[in-house]
Amino acid sequence: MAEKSIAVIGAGKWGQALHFALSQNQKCLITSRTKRDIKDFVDLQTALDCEYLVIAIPAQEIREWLQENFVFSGQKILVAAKGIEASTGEFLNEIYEEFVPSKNIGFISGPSFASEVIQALPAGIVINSKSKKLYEKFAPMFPRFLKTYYSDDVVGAEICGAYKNVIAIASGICQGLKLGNNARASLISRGLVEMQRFGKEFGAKKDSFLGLSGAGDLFLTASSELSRNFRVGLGLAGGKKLETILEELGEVAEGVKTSEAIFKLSKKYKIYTPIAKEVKLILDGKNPHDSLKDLLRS
Ligand SMILES: NC(=O)c1ccc[n+]([C@@H]2O[C@H](COP(=O)([O-])OP(=O)(O)OC[C@H]3O[C@@H](n4cnc5c(N)ncnc54)[C@H](O)[C@@H]3O)[C@@H](O)[C@H]2O)c1
Ligand SMILES: O=P(O)(O)OC[C@H](O)CO
Repeated sequence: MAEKSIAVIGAGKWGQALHFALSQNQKCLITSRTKRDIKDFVDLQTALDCEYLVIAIPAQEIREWLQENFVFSGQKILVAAKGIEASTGEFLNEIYEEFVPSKNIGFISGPSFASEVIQALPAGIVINSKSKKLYEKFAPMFPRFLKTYYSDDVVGAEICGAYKNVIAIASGICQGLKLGNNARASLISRGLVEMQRFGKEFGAKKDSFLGLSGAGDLFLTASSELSRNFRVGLGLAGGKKLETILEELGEVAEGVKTSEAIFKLSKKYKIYTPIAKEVKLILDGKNPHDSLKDLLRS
């Protein structure tokens, strides 16, 4: 293993932005399943041989990727994805724990549009890990324009990052239906309460929902057309088919599959999650106006 070397795995929007950020203080490699003509691009094995890895592969694809490509040999890893696996309802930390010991892994959360990070605009992010030592190793690798905070609330951060994508879809629908600013503020704040209620069931800490990982990322994503999830909502409100919306987007919108996972988990553990439920039903074809009536009634 090449000591102190770092690589980003996954060269989508977020992988490329993180590669840019991590290249400010040291050399950083990047790899992807298809060869890309970008600086520092290497083959997968060269990346896997690095001591530090940042994995930016979407939540629905990561289990298969790990099974096919990953052998743990002491690497220290940051997970950059935000989502819950729809087929199983498992959180990313549960998927990764089969492959990596918890002291070697952390999860990035907080408000961070790739398109702004890649312009070196300032933001605060959280590195969530059971190991503070891991945080201390990664933190100096980030550039000054990204202020890093530490939290040990891995499950809380994960739920914040995944759930806010679903509320962002709802908020995009709200905007697309022209329901007004009052409605959107009501939706986002009730969304935050709902996320926290859901998180409590899995041992998440309340503070995570009030900080960068929760409120910070939710307010960002649920109020900007820079968000892919928000744009999915706009498309749904405009009567477009989900297939068409995703095709036009051409990038991942994790909230789509995460809404299925939340729906399943809420049923299993009897958690009251009305907004996520309506998002799932709209994605399945329910008329958003009927969802609005049902939300106002429930
Ligand atoms: N874009 C952002 O602003 C942002 C910010 C924070 C977190 N995230 C999260 O980061 C993750 C990735 O988002 P993105 O913006 O890079 O999406 P993207 O659609 O731009 O890129 C996804 C990348 O994943 C790769 N990929 C997909 N399936 C794969 C597989 N089976 N094996 C290997 N690679 C595969 C694709 O080749 C692509 O490079 C998502 O979970 C997203 O929620 C994104
Ligand atoms: O574009 P979105 O909706 O995937 O959101 C990107 C990030 O998660 C914002 O922090």
